[in-house]
Amino acid sequence: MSEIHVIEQSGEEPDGTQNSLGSASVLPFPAKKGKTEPLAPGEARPGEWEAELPDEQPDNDGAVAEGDPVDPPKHEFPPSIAEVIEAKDKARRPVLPDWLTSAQQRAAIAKWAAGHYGQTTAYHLVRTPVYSAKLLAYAPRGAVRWVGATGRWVSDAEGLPVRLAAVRTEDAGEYLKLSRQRDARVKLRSIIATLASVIGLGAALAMWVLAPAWLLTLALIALTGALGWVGAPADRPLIDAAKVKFRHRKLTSDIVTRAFLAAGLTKPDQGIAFPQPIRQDGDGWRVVVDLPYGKTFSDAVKKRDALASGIDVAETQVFLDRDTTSSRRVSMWVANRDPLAVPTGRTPLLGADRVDFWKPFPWGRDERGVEVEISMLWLSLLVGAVPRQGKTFSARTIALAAALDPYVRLYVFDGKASPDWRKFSMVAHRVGFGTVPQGGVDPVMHLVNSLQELKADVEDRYHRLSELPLHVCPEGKLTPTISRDKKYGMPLVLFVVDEVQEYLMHPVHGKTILDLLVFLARVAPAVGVSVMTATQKPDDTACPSVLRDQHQARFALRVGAYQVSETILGAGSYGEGLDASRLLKSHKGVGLLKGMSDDAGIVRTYLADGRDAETILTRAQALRQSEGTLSGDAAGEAPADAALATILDDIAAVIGKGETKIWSETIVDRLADHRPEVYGPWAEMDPKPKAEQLTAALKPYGIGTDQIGRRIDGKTVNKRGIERAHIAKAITERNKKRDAG
Ligand SMILES: Nc1ncnc2c1ncn2[C@@H]1O[C@H](COP(=O)(O)OP(=O)(O)OP(=O)(O)O)[C@@H](O)[C@H]1O
Repeated sequence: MSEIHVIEQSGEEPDGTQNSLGSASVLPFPAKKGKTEPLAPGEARPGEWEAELPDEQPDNDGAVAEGDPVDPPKHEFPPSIAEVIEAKDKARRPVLPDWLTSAQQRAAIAKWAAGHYGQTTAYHLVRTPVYSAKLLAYAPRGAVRWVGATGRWVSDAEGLPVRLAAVRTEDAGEYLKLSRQRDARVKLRSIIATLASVIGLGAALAMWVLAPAWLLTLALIALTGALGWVGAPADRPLIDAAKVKFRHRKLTSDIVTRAFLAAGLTKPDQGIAFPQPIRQDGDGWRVVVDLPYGKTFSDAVKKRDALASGIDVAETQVFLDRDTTSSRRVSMWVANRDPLAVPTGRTPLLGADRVDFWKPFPWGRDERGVEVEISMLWLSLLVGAVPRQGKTFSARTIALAAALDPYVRLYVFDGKASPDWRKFSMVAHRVGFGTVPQGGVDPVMHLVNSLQELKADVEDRYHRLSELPLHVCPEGKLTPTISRDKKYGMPLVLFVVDEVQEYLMHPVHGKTILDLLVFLARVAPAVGVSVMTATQKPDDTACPSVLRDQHQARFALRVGAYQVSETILGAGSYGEGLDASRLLKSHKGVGLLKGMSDDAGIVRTYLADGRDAETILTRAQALRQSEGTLSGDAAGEAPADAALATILDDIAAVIGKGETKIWSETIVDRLADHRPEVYGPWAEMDPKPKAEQLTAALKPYGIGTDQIGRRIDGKTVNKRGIERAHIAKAITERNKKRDAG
């Protein structure tokens, strides 16, 4: 235990205070300036005390002198068995290299080999005519060379220099021996050459007369090829080297150290440590580095460009991952080529008969080609990017997966009315395109109604789930069984709003839509209703932070600046190494995913183009028809009556007991008090649009302009006022319709 005790303030140094690290004594606080009265022994002034650490004081002899080692002794306690085992476990190297044991690595290598050798073969195949022409041109010279070489062989030309040397030294004995050997050799070789010529000529004649044309052609090609090969000049190779060299580089510790030095992350006298050997990882290299003390992963993230330059690769080839064991440890993957520009291919959904939306489904691949599976359960997702980067396509692949689960209810609204989402009307419970009314349907009003419908449903789900018997709903949460049982009416829901800013900036309904979306994104995921919004304008005006912040998961494709990336991915994402502004234009469908799981990272989404989407949606529609789950707009059912009806019910609720007629202005104001989240914005409108708003909302119920008492700017437009009787009649009719439906 530490002990604090009072010491006497005296003019002398307390014992052991000089370099007294051993006793860890703390000097008394300096006394106040001015004259100090001497103290009686045992007395102390307030605040003048000394803390001693630790309890057990080594005697003064044990005090640490300058230069003494201060590290604790290395093996003070024997390590436990568990520690030894853990250390050994960490140090053990795998028996087989990664690429042999991991199917993904094997696939990456096989892919590389197929690509490399395929390309080399294609390169030479394309150049076959050039090679043929060269062989033909060199063939005559080849023939001459061949005849000459044969002549030299028969005449034993290789022995000539030795014989000439014997002549020069006038060694008669040696010369005679060599001459005899030469005569015997020439005789034998002449016989062989004559025989070979006779047989060769005979075979050639027989072939000329008897062989089929193809065999003759083949033989001629082979002969010309062989002669051409022999006749080719030695300094100019007949076959070009395939000039398709990939810039593969072996990453060595020297290169890595150079890069970290160049990036200013270490100094020559500090260096960096390599806690693990550099190894090949997929189509690249994995290197783990310990920075000098005091440098952090965030420092390395800021220097990514410089690191890439130090390794001499493009910045898109360098990926930094945080290592949870130490903030100075950086795990770096250096790709052999820009992996984000390599398309991932078509979505596997094309080959899927159906999807279980309760389970993760494949959405794309990461930078190393490892498949990324995502789940939309219990969360909302925000997708953001500049136009034409794949925002819609990536969001649509998720909606397509949902479509292939017949028990998922889809709501699809697209603020831009692009063709991308149109085919979802085959399966979606509610759909709306753009903001302009068409065919008697106002998509904005339809969105508001759908949101209100869903809001009521979500509130209801909370009640119903808590009331379900324990054996059905043991944890008070939605389960796959409950969600698929039609009697509970609580299917999983995916609410998609693409180009959400178009709706949020709507002059009349923008605020209502915002409030409802905020509610759903915040509250609904817990009862199986997920919201997915996509926008090209994630700024505060177009897509306020009050909505953005409700999304637990974020996906940012390429954006213009790191600030925008932070806006989409959330504050602090840049410091974690997530910066979507670094993505290139060529990185279509590639984005940074955060919040879907504990890990954040890159996803190269699978591609589903318009035709693929139609194929999948046709299958999804058939699936829903056979399961009897096609509903709402897709089934041709009337629009969200229940939600529209709330206006009738709400008006009925705000008409006082004794009132029979009431001005529209008054109604709107009362409605705003009654349900501010829905009617608040109406009340803030100018008198004219305020009156029009109510008129438009009541029109579907057969309540015409002449039945609505309007007073605009104090001037009465219609004297009758809105009548309780009209509202009551409309409600009766609505109920009749609903019961019949
Ligand atoms: N995963 C992908 N793989 C390859 N190409 C893709 C991928 N996703 C999208 N693209 C390409 O990018 C183009 C733009 O995609 P998309 O329409 O989704 O962009 P957007 O960001 O929604 O654009 P806008 O805001 O203009 O609607 C597509 O036409 C497609 O060719």
